[in-house]
This record gives sequence, C-alpha cells and structure tokens, in this order.
Amino acid sequence: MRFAIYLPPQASEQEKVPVLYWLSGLTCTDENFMQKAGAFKLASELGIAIVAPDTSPRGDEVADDESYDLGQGAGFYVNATEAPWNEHYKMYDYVVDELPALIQSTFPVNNKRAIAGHSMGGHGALIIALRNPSIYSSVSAFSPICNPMKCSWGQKAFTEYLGKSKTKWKEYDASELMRHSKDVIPVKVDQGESDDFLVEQLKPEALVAASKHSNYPLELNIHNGYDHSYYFISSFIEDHLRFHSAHLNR
Ligand SMILES: N[C@@H](CCC(=O)N[C@@H](CS)C(=O)NCC(=O)O)C(=O)O
Repeated sequence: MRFAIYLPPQASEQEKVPVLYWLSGLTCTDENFMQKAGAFKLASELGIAIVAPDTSPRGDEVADDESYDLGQGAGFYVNATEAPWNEHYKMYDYVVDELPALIQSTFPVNNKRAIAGHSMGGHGALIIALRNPSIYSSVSAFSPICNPMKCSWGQKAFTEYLGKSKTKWKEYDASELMRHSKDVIPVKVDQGESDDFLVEQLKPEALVAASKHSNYPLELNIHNGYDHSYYFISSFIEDHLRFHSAHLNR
C-alpha cells in the first residue's frame, strides 16, 4: 500500500502533531488530494499532519475490474467478504487500524485523529467516524456518497465486495449508521449544487433524514454553482481544516 503524508513544520519529537486522514474518491490514488486540494499552507499554520492513503490495494496480483467504479481505485473502504476481493480488499481495517499504527510508530504525531474525504472517500470518512466515535474527534466530507445502499455505485460495489445480504451493507452506509448512532461527534458536509452525481449517487437528503431521526447534529452546506471536482474541494478545504483543528486541539 502507498500513502502520502504532509508533515507541518511544528512536527518534532518535542511537539507531536494531530493527524487528519483524507480519503479520496473513485479513480484516485494517494496523490490527487496532495496535488490539487491546496491544503498545506493552512495545515502548516494550524500544525496538522495530513495522511492520504490510496483508494484500494494495488498490483498485478490484486483482483481488478475494467470499470472505474469497482476494483483497483474503488475500494469503498469496506472489508470485502466475497471472492475474489476478500484476499486483499480490507480498506476499512487498513484505514482504521493498520495505517494509523504505522503512522504513529514512524512519524512525530500524537494520537489525536480526524477524518475527511471526497465522494467515495466522503462515504468512507463518514462510516469510519460514525463507527468509531471515540477514536476520531471530528469528520467532514465533500460530496459524499451518503446512502450507498440506495445508489448504483454503492449497490454494485457492495454486491461484489459484501455479497447480497443487506445486513452487512448497513454496516457501511452512513445514513443507516447515523440513523442509529448514539455517540455524537461533529460532522460537517459540503455539497455542490451543480454536481452531476448529486441526485443519482450522492443523496445528501438521506443523511439529513437520518440526522433528524436520531437527533444527530449535522452541518450540511449546499453551494450554488459548484461541481464534483477538486476545484470545489480547494475552494472550501480551509473551512474543513479549521473545523478539524478546533476539535483536534480541544
Ligand atoms: N467517471 C468519472 C468519475 C470519477 C470521478 O469523478 N472521480 C472523482 C472522485 S468520485 C475524482 O476525484 N477524480 C480525480 C480528480 O479529479 O483528481 C471519471 O472517471 O472521471
């Protein structure tokens, strides 16, 4: 597995810094966010490290599919149970356990963690934080897939990776998880209104309904004229960094 890390100038053995994990979307690698988001200037001021994993396992020995929304580049942050995917596709465990253990034993970081992501990675960030509210101080997402059980990207991936049983799917659906969540952490979501994937794939209205059902506090901002691209992310990444910084440094 490849990952990218940004370390702010404050980071040293004397001053260990908190970490924001960033999960990218379909077709991305560990590089997209690092090259396009424009996050480092403010991260250096706030003293936050940023770790961006790849979006799936990779390699000639690793199962793949011709389509862009399944296989390599499309791990969906689940632990696959179905062949051939279950041999390598354990992105949930990788992001929650294996990668943070490696980061903490290798770099001058403390154990404070936040998580954010975009699209498929927004889905990943939300489900990981909602399932582990004691580990993450806050979660944010740009244009997340809010209800993967009810959209074609999610249904295709979950059928392949998890099989047909919807019980397993619910463990990886942010709207299902929020509907039944009791332990609350701060959640911030930004969504562009001119995003071509908004209606068919992203469905923020499902997350809003879940938050109302369980009284889960949700900050959702809809932005007129913004699309699904990294131009949208780079326009609002500073808001997300300040949001996480406020909770990481509590
Ligand atoms: N079919 C589209 C969907 C892929 C897509 O929009 N990917 C988003 C995440 S869902 C992305 O971040 N692409 C990479 C980039 O813009 O750097 C494509 O292949 O371009």
